[in-house]
Amino acid sequence: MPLFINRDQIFAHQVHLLEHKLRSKEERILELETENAILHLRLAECLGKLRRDQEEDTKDGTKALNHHQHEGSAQKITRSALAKLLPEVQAVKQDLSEVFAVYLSFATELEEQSKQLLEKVEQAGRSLNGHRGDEVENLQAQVEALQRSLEEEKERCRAERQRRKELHNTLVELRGNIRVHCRVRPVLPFDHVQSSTSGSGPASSEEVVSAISDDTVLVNCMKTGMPVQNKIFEFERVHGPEDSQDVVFEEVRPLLTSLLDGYNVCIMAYGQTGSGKTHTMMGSQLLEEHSGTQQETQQGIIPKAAAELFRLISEKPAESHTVGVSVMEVYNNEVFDLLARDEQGNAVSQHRDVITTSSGTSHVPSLTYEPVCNASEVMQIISSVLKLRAHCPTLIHTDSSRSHLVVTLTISSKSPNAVALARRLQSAKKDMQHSAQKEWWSPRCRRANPAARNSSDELFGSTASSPCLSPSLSPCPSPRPSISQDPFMTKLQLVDLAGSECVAMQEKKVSEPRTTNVH
Ligand SMILES: Nc1ncnc2c1ncn2[C@@H]1O[C@H](COP(=O)(O)OP(=O)(O)OP(=O)(O)O)[C@@H](O)[C@H]1O
Repeated sequence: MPLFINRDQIFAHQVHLLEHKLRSKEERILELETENAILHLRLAECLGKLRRDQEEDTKDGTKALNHHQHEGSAQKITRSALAKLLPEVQAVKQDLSEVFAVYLSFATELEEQSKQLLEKVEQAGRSLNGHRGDEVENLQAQVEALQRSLEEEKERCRAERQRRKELHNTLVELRGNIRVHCRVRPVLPFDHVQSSTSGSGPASSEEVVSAISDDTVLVNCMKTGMPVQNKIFEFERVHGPEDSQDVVFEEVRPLLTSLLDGYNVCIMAYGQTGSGKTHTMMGSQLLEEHSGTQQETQQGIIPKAAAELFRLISEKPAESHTVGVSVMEVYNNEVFDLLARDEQGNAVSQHRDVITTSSGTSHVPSLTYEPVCNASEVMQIISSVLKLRAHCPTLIHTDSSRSHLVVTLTISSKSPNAVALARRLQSAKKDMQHSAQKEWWSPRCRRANPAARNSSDELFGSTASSPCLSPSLSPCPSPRPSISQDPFMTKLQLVDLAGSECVAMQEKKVSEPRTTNVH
């Protein structure tokens, strides 16, 4: 580009010089032509005078001769002047034609060069456009290839996600729709007190239950006058005293994914009074030994599950899921709605009827459901009604819960996916087959189960009471499908059962009224 500018400048300068030269020559030609015209005028004047003189000379012979002579001399002068001017005019004309020739050749050359330059510019432009075009085409091709691979990756990701879901749910099914875990809590100060007051059983410092592996517990059965007998029980998972609330929750967490895939889930804690059911389900506020007043909340499965549920929902499209919470209590085979309110709007525990359908499922139709948007709302609601729950001190545990607490989170989804529905149908089919065989428990569960069915069985489906010594976790059987239901609902039931021990044997005062329940 700078090369073109220099050449242009040179050409422009030369043209300017030639134009200047041309103009001065033209001016000179004009001068000479004016001079020539004046001379022609003079000549005409002289010739006129001569004519007049000749006429007079005819009248006067002498005069005519003189005049002729005079005329002759004037003509001579004019001719000689003209003869002088002629070469000059010719020279100027010659110069002018030369200048024109130069100008013409230069103009031709300039035109030629301009043409060439223009061609070059056009060529450069064309090649530049062609280059750009190639580049753009290449880029477009690359973008298209990237878009294609992105689509492929998305598709693969979708397929993988689907596969992961299916595998996850298959895994959950393979592990058993009913699973029993056992948690052995550490020995606590009140165990020593209880042991010394009862006077029977092992020494206070002795552990009677120990987790010998992650699926086996050993129970040291000692009775006065009887030989020591060790019994071994197997579970899907055994948590030792050192296992934290987080470790216990990690075993439960995958069930929440299944919940959003269309499965109903029920987690219940079963065990004797003081074994740690409420601690496992709700959590405890432990007073830290070294920090004086500072309290540390050890969240149990219910708050952690609520948080995980809302975390999973947050990954779904906005407003695709809504959650409602209900809290009910089962006490002496009666169902009470802990979220019910009296006319003044005060929380009261209200008796509710249980309806059992012809298909054998039971539900509580007029149970109060509160819509919730996050885990803290769930926990606020639960904590606000816990005081209504029946409590009564036992020999083992001063704050013993004497009723079953059932917290239900009902998830309503507006975007059921076909796979979830298919799985629900598949599971329902399995359920029907299972119920036809009247075989609800795996042999493993049955082997470990020493107890009779709990009165709450019908409310939670056929999960029955867990056989664990400590809280157990078991998802309820898969739901009965309802294809026409839109939006579809799944339920997470979190149950803290009352102590499984013989009440008459364990309660301080069997006839003592419930301490906090108002009904
Ligand atoms: N794993 C544990 N680690 C530490 N403390 C525990 C653990 N499990 C239970 N506890 C403590 O033991 C006490 C009794 O536990 P919890 O109230 O959970 O028993 P429970 O089985 O619900 O009894 P009940 O059936 O009588 O209501 C509580 O003070 C609780 O903090």
